[in-house]
Amino acid sequence: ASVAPEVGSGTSTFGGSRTIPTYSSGGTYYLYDTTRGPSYIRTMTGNNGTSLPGSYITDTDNNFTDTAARAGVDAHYGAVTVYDYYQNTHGRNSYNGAGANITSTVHHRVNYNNAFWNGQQMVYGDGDGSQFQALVDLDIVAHELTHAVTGATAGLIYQNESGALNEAVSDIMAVMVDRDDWRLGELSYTPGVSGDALRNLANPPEGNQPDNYADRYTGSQDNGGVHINSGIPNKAAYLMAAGGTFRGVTVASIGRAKTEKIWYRALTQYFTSSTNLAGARQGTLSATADLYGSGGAEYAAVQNAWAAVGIG
Ligand SMILES: Cc1cccc(C(=O)O)c1OC(=O)C1CC1
Ligand SMILES: [Ca+2]
Ligand SMILES: [Zn+2]
Repeated sequence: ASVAPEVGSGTSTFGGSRTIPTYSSGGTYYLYDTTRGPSYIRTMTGNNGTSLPGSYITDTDNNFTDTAARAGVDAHYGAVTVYDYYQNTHGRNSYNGAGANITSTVHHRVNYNNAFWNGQQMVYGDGDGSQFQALVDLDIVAHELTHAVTGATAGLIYQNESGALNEAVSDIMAVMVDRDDWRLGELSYTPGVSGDALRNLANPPEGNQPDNYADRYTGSQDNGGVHINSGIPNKAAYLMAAGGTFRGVTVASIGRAKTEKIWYRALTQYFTSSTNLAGARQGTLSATADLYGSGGAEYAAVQNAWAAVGIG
């Protein structure tokens, strides 16, 4: 058929190749998936301008190796991987739970050290080549799409403590998708430096973030420290999953699978637009009680994790 869903491949920004869902029409291949819940999951290029969504990324042989296509290959791979994570792990069909289409645009602006969900789509810069290379690392894609999930559910206001919780939810889901570590954005961040990351949930101070409530930022920068104070709930989530003794409190590990279920249920059933960090403790405890009871190891671990970071 000259019009059909295909399985394609492409070269990653970070080396190696990715298998990606594509679409062919009249011998041209597109970064366009029609095989999942949404009508389409598509990845576009902004051609280093500012217009959105930009234009389709195409190829002539379904192997997207052009240098200009590589960020698109990673953003597209990330979008379908994150879609599958939410569908398979949490039973959620796209960010709105009702199969909303997903659009991503790469090559936004020039030397742009940023990635964001603009309320309608995901947008990725190429980085300036020093602080970042293309911000299309899988955990960055998962972080951005989770902002869409949060926007369609709790709607956590993006400032002060509710904003820090918004950021933490995106970081926590991101490291559950990119499950091999607790670091965030390591492939895109400082291409000239190995071993570092934008943030580290296991050790937030590595990313200049606090890991306890007493050390929280109370100034007005960064919308009241949304990317700073996220280190506090991030550390709590890490302790729930991995366990450990922190600031004199011992937390028994409950593992990643239970931790992601607790945070997803808290986000979708208990958090509201104004939930602060004390409310995050309460919401994750309520979610834990729903899922595993209030007398078991899971509930104790969640209580202890929040106590370890100085909340509750
Ligand atoms: C790089 C960047 C700048 C500003 C906002 C965000 C934002 O989306 O909050 C951002 O992306 C991230 O934090 C993702 C995790 C790397
Ligand atoms: Ca990672
Ligand atoms: Zn964010």
